[in-house]
Amino acid sequence: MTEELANHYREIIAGLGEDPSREGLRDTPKRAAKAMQFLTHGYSQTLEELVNGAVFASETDEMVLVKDIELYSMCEHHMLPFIGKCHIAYLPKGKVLGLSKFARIVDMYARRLQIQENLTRQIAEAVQQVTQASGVAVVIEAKHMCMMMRGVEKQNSSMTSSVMLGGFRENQPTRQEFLMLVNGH
Ligand SMILES: Nc1nc2c(ncn2[C@@H]2O[C@H](COP(=O)(O)OP(=O)(O)OP(=O)(O)O)[C@@H](O)[C@H]2O)c(=O)[nH]1
Ligand SMILES: [Zn+2]
Repeated sequence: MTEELANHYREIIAGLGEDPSREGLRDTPKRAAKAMQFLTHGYSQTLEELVNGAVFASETDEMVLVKDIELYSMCEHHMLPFIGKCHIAYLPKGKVLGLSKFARIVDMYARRLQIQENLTRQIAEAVQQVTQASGVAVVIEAKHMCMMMRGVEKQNSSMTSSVMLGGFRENQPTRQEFLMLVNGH
């Protein structure tokens, strides 16, 4: 598979008018293939193996917030990176999820070809599925290279997307508390 991808990269390099056999580019098709496979490795993961049973019984029903999870993804329109932060909150109902698993869930969906809105929803639904929480909220703030390096070339704009499920959707004070904690004031 890597070899096949590398052959395509060799053609892309030639298509760009470069010489794929020059010294500096000789190993580039293979490197690029491996890099792209890494950047999309979320396709080969499943929620179940990633969570690995790390769901623990707990009496708490207070909001839990995991903030500022780094996010690296690739936009499905241009295959260019979008980079930002993800915040996840949930209202536990009898069980809590291992802390690292939030970041692993983010990565599993981010390491695919994505648009930000779908990524946000997929993370929220995965947390809901795994925790059976009474509410889940996800906010992603990201900058898109396809808007910065090309296209409209806007360097300072960022996009914020959110998905609120259950208690965060139905209960305004809960939603407000979440947004206040995320915004830090
Ligand atoms: N909603 C949304 N749009 C995105 C995301 N990533 C990239 N896009 C947009 O997808 C759109 C694709 O538009 P097209 O007109 O088909 O492509 P294009 O000619 O390359 O567009 P420009 O970027 O405006 O030059 C652009 O407006 C991108 O900014 C994302 O995560 N969410
Ligand atoms: Zn794009």
